[in-house]
Amino acid sequence: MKLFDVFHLLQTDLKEMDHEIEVSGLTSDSRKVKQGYLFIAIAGFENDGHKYIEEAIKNGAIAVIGEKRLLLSVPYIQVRNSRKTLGKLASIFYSHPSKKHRLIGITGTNGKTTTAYLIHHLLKEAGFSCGMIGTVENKINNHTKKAKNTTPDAVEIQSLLDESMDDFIILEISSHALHQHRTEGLQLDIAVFTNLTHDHMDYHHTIEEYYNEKKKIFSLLKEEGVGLVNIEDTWGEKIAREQVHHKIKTIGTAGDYDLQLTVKDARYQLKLTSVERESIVAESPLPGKHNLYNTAIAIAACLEAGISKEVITQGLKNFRGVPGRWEKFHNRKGAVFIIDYAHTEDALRYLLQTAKENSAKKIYMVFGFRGKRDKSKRVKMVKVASTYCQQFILTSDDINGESKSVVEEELYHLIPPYNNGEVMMDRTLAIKTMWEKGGSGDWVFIIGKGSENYQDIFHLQTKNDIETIHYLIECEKDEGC
Ligand SMILES: CC(=O)N[C@H]1[C@@H](OP(=O)(O)OP(=O)(O)OC[C@H]2O[C@@H](n3ccc(=O)[nH]c3=O)[C@H](O)[C@@H]2O)O[C@H](CO)[C@@H](O)[C@@H]1O[C@H](C)C(=O)N[C@@H](C)C(=O)N[C@H](CCC(=O)O)C(=O)O
Ligand SMILES: Nc1ncnc2c1ncn2[C@@H]1O[C@H](COP(=O)(O)OP(=O)(O)OP(=O)(O)O)[C@@H](O)[C@H]1O
Repeated sequence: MKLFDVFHLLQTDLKEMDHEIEVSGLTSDSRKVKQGYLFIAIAGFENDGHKYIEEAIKNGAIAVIGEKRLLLSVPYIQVRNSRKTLGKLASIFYSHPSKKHRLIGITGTNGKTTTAYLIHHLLKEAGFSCGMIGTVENKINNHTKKAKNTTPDAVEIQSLLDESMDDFIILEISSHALHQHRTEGLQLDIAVFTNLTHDHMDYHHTIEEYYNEKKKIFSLLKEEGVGLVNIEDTWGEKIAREQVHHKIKTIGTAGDYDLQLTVKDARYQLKLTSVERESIVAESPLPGKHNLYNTAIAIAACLEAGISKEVITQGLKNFRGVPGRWEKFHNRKGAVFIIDYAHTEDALRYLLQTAKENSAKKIYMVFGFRGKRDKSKRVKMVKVASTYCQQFILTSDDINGESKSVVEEELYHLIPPYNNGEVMMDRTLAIKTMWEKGGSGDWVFIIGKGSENYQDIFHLQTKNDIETIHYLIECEKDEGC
């Protein structure tokens, strides 16, 4: 990308500029700037990138873009929205790599990762190479890379798409990413909406604001692209109705569906029937009604991608699950332990109802809350836990820079209306307590972190919930620890 073209695109002409100067890279992080880079200053949530312009120049930036009126030693362009400009330029810099692939974008409060894994698996079963960008990991050309955000920043997305030789790429698209223009320049073949429930009110403030960001996913659709919407969700119904400029296919058990979802039996066999009366019968490989919806929409996406019904039904049978979602273990007494990433009231309810449907005797739960995130959902989550559980323990999650004592105090404040809850800050000891308590036929949920590593070192010195459970299983073999 030539620097002159950047200026031209942003309608700023520098008459004396050498037309041949190449931009060697672009970033909004001064610490990543190298010789020949373009630095885009972003006024962020924690920091102001404009403060780091001098550092960026020292590191080799040959030009800067920002939102303030500034006079610099290198060419500078003032724009109205740095994040949007970064997104646009990132796509241009990498020569619009989204055109090389078929892209499937997934948004929704819950179910993005699960649906992404299901689609990824089925596309691979059909013989396609398939990349994935999301919360747990980024998979490109069959290699796994660490993921920092659910949706990376615009430069990372475009660079991953550029690097990828995969036929398909599945992207989890968060509302934060849509709001912050991380998705600028993406051209989706399929856009999936799973659901919208209470979350992220620390960021979006109202559910309507949150909804308005989520629905932007459809503006990323190619002209011939298709939106798939779960209308079992009331916000899904609204979103589908509002998309007059795009081809939308709705999935639901009743109402204005294009694909009718029928639940065949309690073990979650499902049937999807199109208006043309074509149908597919398949088994959801993961338990719970929530996973039935995830499976249904994943099937719809795969049908849209041209995968045969036979490959889909067969492929679902070999699905190995999703890291940190509904991972099941047993203690010696026969209690079921589920490690899961649930962190909304809605997700908790689905989990607990699934335990009930499976005739759980007593239900127990261990969970906490991520620091500096939506606090308004906590009361609702604790209420659900108290309603369904014999006993629950509130414990540490990732405190995310908050003070430990403040977090602890907040947990204690949540307990008083209920007599079946307690606080135990050491997460591993909280899990151990429930491990020892769970008897035959009981179900114990350890939720909120899934496969994510702890930020703290706890008493058992394990790295994450899965390791803690393995530790406890080994202890049982050795007759106690
Ligand atoms: C609140 C929020 O969303 N922040 C995101 C945002 O950060 P920001 O741009 O505001 O960054 P900032 O720290 O204020 O810094 C401002 C600018 O100064 C620059 N800087 C800073 C320091 C320095 O020395 N030099 C420098 O140039 C920074 O690079 C940045 O460009 O843009 C960054 C790049 O895209 C994101 O990584 C970052 O996500 C943070 C880490 C985060 O935790 N975000 C969460 C809330 C989030 O995005 N979550 C969703 C998933 C939600 C879900 O569904 O569960 C996600 O997509 O991950
Ligand atoms: N369709 C669904 N509806 C409600 N809850 C769900 C659904 N699918 C999954 N869940 C619950 O939400 C948890 C997180 O699921 P998943 O990781 O698939 O969602 P996500 O949208 O990717 O979440 P995040 O954005 O936080 O990573 C699961 O562990 C499960 O408890």
